[in-house]
Amino acid sequence: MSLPPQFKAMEAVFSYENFRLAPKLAAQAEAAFLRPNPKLQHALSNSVDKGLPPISVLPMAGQYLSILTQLIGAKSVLEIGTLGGYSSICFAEAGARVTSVEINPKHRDVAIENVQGLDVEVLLGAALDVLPKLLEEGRQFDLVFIDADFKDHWEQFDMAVKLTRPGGGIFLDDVVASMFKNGYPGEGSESLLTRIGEDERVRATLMPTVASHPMLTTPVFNGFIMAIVKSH
Ligand SMILES: C[S@@+](CC[C@H](N)C(=O)[O-])C[C@H]1O[C@@H](n2cnc3c(N)ncnc32)[C@H](O)[C@@H]1O
Repeated sequence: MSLPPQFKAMEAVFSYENFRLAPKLAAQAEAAFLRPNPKLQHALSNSVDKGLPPISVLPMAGQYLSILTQLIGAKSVLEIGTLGGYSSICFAEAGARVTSVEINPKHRDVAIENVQGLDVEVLLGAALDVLPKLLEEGRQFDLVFIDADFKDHWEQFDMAVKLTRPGGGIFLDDVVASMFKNGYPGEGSESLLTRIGEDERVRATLMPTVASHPMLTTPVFNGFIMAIVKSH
């Protein structure tokens, strides 16, 4: 199909080839936007030293979470998936009290070392065991960040809705990656997108991302869902 002249000029702008440049662009943005942060740098190096996998949010994503926390004035954040506490630090340094849930005792221990001095509590256990207890206690959060295993995404999202105050937000990470885990789900089939789309308790959007991960040779097509809770 030939493009009209005004789109022709944009071909270079939207070329697929540009995706290959995502790692370079990400490096440029990191150099431009990020300031030295001793707490985050220590969390990363201590996590490597203690043998944790390098799967914390990327620095630019951490900065995004920090900005989001400040934008919505979140004073309480529930995080599912602590690892070494990198994203917990991003939320806490942005002014929120963080409750983070982690299934792996070793990760929990390293996280506790890394978040020292910040308002972060790390609860040990599987999310679907711990979250009902928080609900029983009547806990409510301004923001919930889901960043654990893919397989329970829907169940974790459902619990997150109940634990978020009306008007608060839910950030569900790695949605695109999880959808492609077993191949393209295909149009018309039930998926996390259709389930959340039919959920009258929330209004949601999918934000696709192209990022580069230092451990992977190709740019990563991923994306997150951001939802606002209307009611429970
Ligand atoms: C991607 S990492 C989290 C990264 C962290 N949010 C950060 O950016 O620094 C996922 C973590 O979730 C934990 N996890 C996996 N399944 C879980 C579950 N069902 N409940 C709680 N934590 C879980 C893993 O042990 C791992 O530490």
